[in-house]
Amino acid sequence: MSQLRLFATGSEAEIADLFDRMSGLFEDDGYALSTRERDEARDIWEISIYFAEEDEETVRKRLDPLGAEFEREVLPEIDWVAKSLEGLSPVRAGRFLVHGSHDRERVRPCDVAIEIEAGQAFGTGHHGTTAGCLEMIEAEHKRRRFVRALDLGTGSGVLAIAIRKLQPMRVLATDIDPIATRVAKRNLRDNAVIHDVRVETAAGFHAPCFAEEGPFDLVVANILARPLMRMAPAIRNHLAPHGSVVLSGILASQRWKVLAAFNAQGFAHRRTLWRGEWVTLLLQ
Ligand SMILES: C[S@@+](CC[C@H](N)C(=O)[O-])C[C@H]1O[C@@H](n2cnc3c(N)ncnc32)[C@H](O)[C@@H]1O
Repeated sequence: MSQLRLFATGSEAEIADLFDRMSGLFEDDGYALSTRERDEARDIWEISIYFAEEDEETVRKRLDPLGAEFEREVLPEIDWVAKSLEGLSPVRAGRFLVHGSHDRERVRPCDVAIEIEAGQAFGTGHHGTTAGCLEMIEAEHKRRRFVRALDLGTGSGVLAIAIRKLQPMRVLATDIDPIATRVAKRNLRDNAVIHDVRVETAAGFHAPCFAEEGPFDLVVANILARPLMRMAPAIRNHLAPHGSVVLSGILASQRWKVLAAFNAQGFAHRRTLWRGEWVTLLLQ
């Protein structure tokens, strides 16, 4: 059975609006949505929804009332075996080595090893945003000690595991996606840090766990530029005085917008790490 993509283009504001409305319509059913900037100079953005061919009628019925024009693409067949093997090679970021169970023997005595099986949640260390966060976390840990950390958008739990492995401390790890929180719990257990890490399914900051576990002196959030900008006031409200914030999921071209949103909340920029087209920011 083929996989399909329906996609629409428009200005950043139009696509942001479409994304909000499509998230409401599709997120609970597990359809994947993505947005990307196609042409910065001409303000052309694109939103896509991915699904199996047999769901096309259902998806189109839900999209019709939105009044947007969608183009159709049949996605190429992917060799999933080769693809999944690609995702299994160990990744080094600073002192961290993120690896699967089959690569345990490659861990060196000085490594901080994080064992993650490539699976249904984002965060095997291969993406520039995860690697950037790992590097930034290690650099911050060299500079100061933390007491309570928040990993917002934990995915596989990789960053929560990294933080907890650097020093004993409480960590709250949340994700909007219940599959991610299930995977994160399994990875935290496999890495023997589950007892110090509370995992919750929560969209943004709408759950009591944030007040119960916070304020945090370290917040890491590898999400996307737009939701991060929206959450800037909430991040500030849950941050302890002099706390550090590590942000990623931000394209280099979006860096200044994210900085502006956080500057407006009283944050100062401390450092940027560049990895390919992605940046990781440290704010205080
Ligand atoms: C790019 S992945 C990052 C995973 C992992 N932290 C890493 O660095 O590899 C982003 C994660 O954020 C979650 N997410 C997206 N929007 C969110 C929100 N508003 N609140 C909490 N989690 C969110 C997604 O479900 C996804 O698991």
